[in-house]
Amino acid sequence: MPGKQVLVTGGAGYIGSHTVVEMVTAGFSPVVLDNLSNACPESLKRVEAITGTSIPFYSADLLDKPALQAIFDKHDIEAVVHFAGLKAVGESVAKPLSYYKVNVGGTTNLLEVMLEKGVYNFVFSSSATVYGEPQFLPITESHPAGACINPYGRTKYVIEEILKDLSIAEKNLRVVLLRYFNPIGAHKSGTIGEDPSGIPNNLLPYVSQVAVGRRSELSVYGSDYDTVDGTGVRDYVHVVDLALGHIAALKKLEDISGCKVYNLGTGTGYSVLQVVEAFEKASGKKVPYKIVDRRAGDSASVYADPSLAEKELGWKAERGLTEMCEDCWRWQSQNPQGFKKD
Ligand SMILES: NC(=O)c1ccc[n+]([C@@H]2O[C@H](COP(=O)([O-])OP(=O)(O)OC[C@H]3O[C@@H](n4cnc5c(N)ncnc54)[C@H](O)[C@@H]3O)[C@@H](O)[C@H]2O)c1
Ligand SMILES: CC(=O)N[C@H]1[C@@H](OP(=O)(O)OP(=O)(O)OC[C@H]2O[C@@H](n3ccc(=O)[nH]c3=O)[C@H](O)[C@@H]2O)O[C@H](CO)[C@H](O)[C@@H]1O
Repeated sequence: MPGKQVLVTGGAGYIGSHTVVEMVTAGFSPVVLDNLSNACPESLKRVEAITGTSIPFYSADLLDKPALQAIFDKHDIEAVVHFAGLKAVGESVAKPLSYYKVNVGGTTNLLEVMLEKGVYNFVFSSSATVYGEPQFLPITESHPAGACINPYGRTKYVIEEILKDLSIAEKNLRVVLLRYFNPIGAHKSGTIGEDPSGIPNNLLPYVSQVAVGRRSELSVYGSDYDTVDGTGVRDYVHVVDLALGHIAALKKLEDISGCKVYNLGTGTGYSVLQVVEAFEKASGKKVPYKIVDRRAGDSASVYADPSLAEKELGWKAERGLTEMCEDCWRWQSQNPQGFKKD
């Protein structure tokens, strides 16, 4: 579908902005919708600088149906890549209604408008969080899903189920659900990257903020897991590889029917201390840390079997942990305060 217009919801955010870059490179014409609740307009300016292309942007909310309808009326949208939503696990426990309203309600609004306007191609940002506590490793797409341990995870699972039901009811609808493992890293230019507001929840943003001097030390959540060194193991995947997974999914939409599910990960797990060591090497900075109690809800090890994506999408993560850390550091060191205050 190259050349065709693709609506990218949440396209100003971390994964969305990287995907917009790769979409332009692949010949698609992205149209971005984002309410900027967790992003800056600066990220899209930088995407425009990287790509040398002007990106149509709508500052609009998923819950604002007339605004969605106006975008579909203005553009000949062929497919939707749906990133927009709330993603902070702790906040989802404190404010579950906001999470159900924005993530689930926002998605049903978007789907209603798509169907009304005759748009039938959909790629959705799901998460390995839908698998809950792993029952076996590596995790394949047939691993049981739904035993989520927080409202954020449940919203992802509920949306997946809605999409499966809808793709049965609407024979024209084609859906690819992408279950991301742990996206990290940044674009090679160092001009776009992850810019969390407040104290980062996730490992890499925290590590890089320690390395750049914004925080004094990392808390390592537990060192008594049954892993290589006792710290938690995850499947970190470069955000540019992840972005390329969306290009593969968009192309796949042309020859599927119904709803397909793919893991996007590397298949390799690294421990917290292995990540810290790799980051220190990549940045040349020390990352002081202290071991603290386990974080509630964390699993010892989570990593993907990504072979289905390779077989059916022709997608495979190419970038290793060293490159992920180097790219993350380039972004963080060039933009110590993220997008806002340079
Ligand atoms: N980053 C991860 O570790 C990870 C892992 C698995 C899945 N995901 C999912 O991938 C998607 C993108 O994640 P990200 O890391 O880029 O997050 P992000 O917060 O950087 O991007 C989400 C974007 O959606 C926008 N948004 C939020 N609510 C909106 C609304 N009501 N209307 C319009 N725009 C809205 C935000 O402003 C933001 O730019 C999310 O759906 C997230 O749940 C992320
Ligand atoms: C509880 C939680 O937020 N879960 C989310 C988080 O899972 P994950 O726990 O997979 O990602 P993460 O980046 O929060 O943690 C990765 C690993 O680092 C450890 N760690 C993390 C931060 C820190 O300051 N110190 C530390 O030791 C953590 O215990 C784990 O072993 O991200 C995923 C996406 O990537 C999903 O969105 C999950 O829902």
